[in-house]
Amino acid sequence: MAEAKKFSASDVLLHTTRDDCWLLIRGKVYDVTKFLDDHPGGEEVLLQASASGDATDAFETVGHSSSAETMMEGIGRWLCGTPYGR
Ligand code: HEM
Repeated sequence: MAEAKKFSASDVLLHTTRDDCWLLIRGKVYDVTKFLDDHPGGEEVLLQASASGDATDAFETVGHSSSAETMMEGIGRWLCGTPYGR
């Protein structure tokens, strides 16, 4: 098992660019860098949500479908601070 890591909103703020973009949603950190091009809502909103520190409200406000939720779980992420394998 990889060593557990904990991330905070301020860690996410170090990853807010097209080349390196993380989102904090519902307490989990998602690396959406490779997803930016594929997001149906466009990359700009993801970059803005990333830069806001916590993207939970933005994600919820859109009223994403259940398939979006499933897609989110398939994206590289850190669950409760445990890094996924890249
Ligand atoms: C990893 C996180 C996310 C995933 C997997 C995701 C996925 C999707 C998917 C599949 C859609 C198509 C509609 C649907 O199925 O609901 C969508 C639409 C959209 N998303 Fe996201 N999304 C994510 C995060 C966000 C965030 C943080 C925002 C910030 C506001 C956002 C804004 C939008 C908008 C505005 C649309 C509507 C596009 C349109 O219909 O014109 N999404 N997203």
